[in-house]
Parts: sequence; C-alpha cells; structure tokens
Amino acid sequence: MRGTVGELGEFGLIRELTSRITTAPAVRLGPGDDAAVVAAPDRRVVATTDILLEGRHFRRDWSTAYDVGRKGAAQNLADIAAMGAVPTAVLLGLVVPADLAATWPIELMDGIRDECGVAGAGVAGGDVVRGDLITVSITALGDLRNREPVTRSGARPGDVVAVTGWLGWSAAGNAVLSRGFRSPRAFVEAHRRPEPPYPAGPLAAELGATAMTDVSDGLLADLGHIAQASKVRINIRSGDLDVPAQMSDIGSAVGVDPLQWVLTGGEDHALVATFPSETKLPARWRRIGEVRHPSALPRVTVDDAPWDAAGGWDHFGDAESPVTVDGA
Ligand SMILES: Nc1ncnc2c1ncn2[C@@H]1O[C@H](COP(=O)(O)OP(=O)(O)OP(=O)(O)O)[C@@H](O)[C@H]1O
Ligand SMILES: Cc1ncc(C[n+]2csc(CCOP(=O)(O)O)c2C)c(N)n1
Ligand SMILES: [Mg+2]
Repeated sequence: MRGTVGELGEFGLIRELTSRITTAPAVRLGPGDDAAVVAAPDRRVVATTDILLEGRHFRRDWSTAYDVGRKGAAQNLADIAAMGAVPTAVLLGLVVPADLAATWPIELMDGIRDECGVAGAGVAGGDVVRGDLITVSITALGDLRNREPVTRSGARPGDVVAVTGWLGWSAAGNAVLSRGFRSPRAFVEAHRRPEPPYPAGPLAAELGATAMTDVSDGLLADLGHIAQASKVRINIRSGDLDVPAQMSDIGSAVGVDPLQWVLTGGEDHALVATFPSETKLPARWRRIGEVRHPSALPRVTVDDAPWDAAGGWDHFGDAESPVTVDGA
C-alpha cells in the first residue's frame, strides 16, 4: 500500500481496514452497515472504552502501528477480562491526519485484529475522522457466561490479594525508551505489546474472586480503587513481589528502585484480584498481600506502612507521568 490516508479517502481507508479483519463467533454482522450485531448469550453486555493518544500513550518512534493496535486492543480486552467476562467484539474510533502514510492505520488494524484473535474477540465496526493527532479510541464488549461480574467493591477483610501477569515490565521498558535506548528487548517489547492474561479473568470469577481489576495505572493505584470501592485496607508484602534480576540491572543503570516500577508502573494489564482466604489459587496466580479492616493507615500499604513515593499514573496529576519522569 502506497500513498497517504488523504489519497486513499475516507471510504477507501474504511475498505482497506475492514478487508483485513477476520470473523469471530460473536460478531453476527460486522462492518458495512449502520451498526454491527454482536451476540450476547448471557443477555447482559459488558462494555468498556479506552483512548490512546499519540504523544501521551504512544510515540511513533517507539512503537510501530502494529504495536499500537495490539496495545490498544489489549488494554480494552483486559478491562473485559477484569470483570470476569469473555471478550466478544471491539469497535475502533480512529482519528488520523490526512498526510499519514496509509500503511499506518492498516498495520494498526492488523495489530487490533491479532490481539482480538488472542482473546477470542472480533472487530465489529468503527469510524474514521481526519484530525491533527492520531487518536485510537477502542470500545470492547464482553459476555459474562452466566457468572456475576467481579466488581471492585467486593473485597472483604481476610481475603488474600493475588496477581497474575506482568508487573513493572512496561514501566521499565518505558524508562529504557525514554532514555533513548532500545534494549533490553524483553522490557521494551513489554512496553510496546502488553500481554494480559485474558483467560485468568473468567477463571478467577469462577473461583469466587471477590474483587478484581487490571493493572493499568499501577498496582498501588489500581488496588487503591478496589480498597476505596470495598471500604477496606489492602496490604502488599514487598517480599512476595517478583523483581527480576534484569529489571534490577536496569534500575541500577538508570538510578531507579525497580520496586517502584513493580508497585506503580501501569500498562502491563496484569490482573489483580481478592479471593476468600480458603481459595486454592490457580496456577500462575501469586499471593502478594491481604485485605485488612480500614485503619488510620492509607487505603493501600506496603509491608503495613505507607508507600511514600509516587503512587501511579494520573492524567491530570502534578507528576503527570510518574513512571517516566526519572521513575520517581
Ligand atoms: N468520560 C467518562 N464518562 C463516563 N464515565 C467515565 C468517563 N471516564 C471514565 N469513566 C468511568 O470511570 C471508571 C474508571 O475509569 P478508568 O478509565 O480509570 O478505568 P480503566 O479503564 O479500568 O482504567 P484505564 O483507563 O487506566 O485503563 C470506569 O468505570 C469508566 O467507565
Ligand atoms: C509516550 C508515552 N509516554 C508515557 C507513557 C506512560 N503512560 C501513558 S498512559 C499511562 C497509564 C494508563 O493510561 P490510561 O489511564 O489512559 O489507560 C502510562 C503509564 C506511554 N505509554 N507512552
Ligand atoms: Mg481497568
């Protein structure tokens, strides 16, 4: 594909994008009509939306269009899994400049399609608009399969806190990239393409998880949402967190405590959940803490003490990008 988006035109672009998607069981009527038709066997639909903005969520010199597609789909599909649901379909709202190479949105769509394929979902439709900054707005739908949704508000004192998936890898990759390096590759790749453990969400629901969320803003920040919604305190035991040797090496090289990445780095989309203490945790879930009664301490503590360094990502916070600004 040669030329720009402007040369292709709106309908030419839509034709290129939709010609690349594959079928999925839940998408009964895909792109091409005024709206799509998506099966909802449970009769309740789980729905979520997330925006990726060029410069804020991704940089074209750090990530390929394909990577951005994988990541944009992943962060939405992870939200569906975090409700204990199975992803069914996504819709793509896309803003692109007219002078953008046409290959960019096409490769983006390839990434979205492939990540949807990992999670079992399909692309049901979307919209394209011309604008100055690339904006990728994805909406994902999911099915509860006759189970109750796992909300943020069900954690109870005595529950155990467990996590599955990666923590701190994306933030370490971000730190590497923002210093102008391209390696170690594993961390850079983790930043470009998170790997949420999709099937673990419905499995946790099946096992009676009392609360769950995906880690998008940082473990402490996202557990803070659970603690607040559940009116409890959550304590994390730092000794139970995995800090890989290579992450420590990067930390030493750039002068950041790697535990800061594990505790406050977002974008890995690990799943963190609370379970009744007697639950036998499935393989790959690691126990990292426990739910306590509220006290004078902050809602989330590390080793039963306040965590004084930056807590996580806030788009409107003072330290807007706590994991990229020298890791503090
Ligand atoms: N503009 C908005 N209008 C209505 N509800 C919103 C809006 N922005 C956020 N929310 C709601 O607020 C809640 C928290 O949103 P948030 O974006 O923090 O969750 P998330 O998608 O899990 O996190 P992340 O965006 O970091 O992936 C969600 O239920 C979301 O639907
Ligand atoms: C170029 C660039 N700079 C910084 C970051 C880091 N970052 C951006 S948004 C976010 C939290 C989740 O956002 P949201 O709540 O919108 O899902 C994080 C950790 C990045 N990915 N790319
Ligand atoms: Mg989430």
